[in-house]
Amino acid sequence: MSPETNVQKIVPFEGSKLSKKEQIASMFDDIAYRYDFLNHFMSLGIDIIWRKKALSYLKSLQPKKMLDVATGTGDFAVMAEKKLHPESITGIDISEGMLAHGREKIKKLGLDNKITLQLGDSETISFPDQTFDAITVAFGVRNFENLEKGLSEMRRVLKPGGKLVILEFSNPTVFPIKQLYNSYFRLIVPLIGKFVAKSKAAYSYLPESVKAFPQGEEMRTILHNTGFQAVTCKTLTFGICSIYCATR
Ligand SMILES: C[S@@+](CC[C@H](N)C(=O)[O-])C[C@H]1O[C@@H](n2cnc3c(N)ncnc32)[C@H](O)[C@@H]1O
Repeated sequence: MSPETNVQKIVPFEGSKLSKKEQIASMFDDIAYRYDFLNHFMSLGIDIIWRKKALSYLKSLQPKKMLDVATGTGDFAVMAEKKLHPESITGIDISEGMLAHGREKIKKLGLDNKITLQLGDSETISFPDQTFDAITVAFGVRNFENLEKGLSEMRRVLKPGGKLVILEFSNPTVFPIKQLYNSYFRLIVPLIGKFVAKSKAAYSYLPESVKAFPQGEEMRTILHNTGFQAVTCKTLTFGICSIYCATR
């Protein structure tokens, strides 16, 4: 079984009759109210450093029109606005609950004239071909029902020469980080999820999906096969996270 097929089989609610996409949307609707807090708490704030590093890959491009796919509560879109100052950023996501929290946050920050969050699926993006200068996805691609469909849709709406930046968890391979990380991710994270977000399923799904998700060379090959060029992969913090950068 290929890694892509493998990760497609990992779902939050084993035995549910809902599709993976429906389960994912419902899971994120449920945890939306705690998502931002848990994100920074569980990563000890390191995700902010990872996000900054990922956006630095777009600095020289100076994108004017940006799309943030699987935007969730809009954290990456907000940081992109601050760091890159594009003319506009559109964030799309399949979870209305996550988007509602994001819209509130963006309004409070006075960024609602720059950032628009709307319901949208990465696998059927509702924008014409070659619309965006840059596309970002943070911790989103791992959740797609069909990874390759999502990637080719992103390529379709990118302008020629436009860049895609993906930030995603990966599995560290070095002793003792691998062992420490596995214990933390498999034992502690689901417990925190259970008590703080009242969802053990969401935070058990997290380590399982990370384990099954293609990474490094494998992910580079998938991006390449989807038609992207100049695909690079940079691992961060002992391989806990990876940044993939690709050009249309
Ligand atoms: C872990 S959250 C990441 C949110 C945000 N990007 C961040 O950095 O915090 C993953 C998000 O992916 C969204 N998602 C999953 N599959 C999607 C799809 N096919 N299209 C759009 N969004 C999707 C989920 O609804 C969820 O909000």
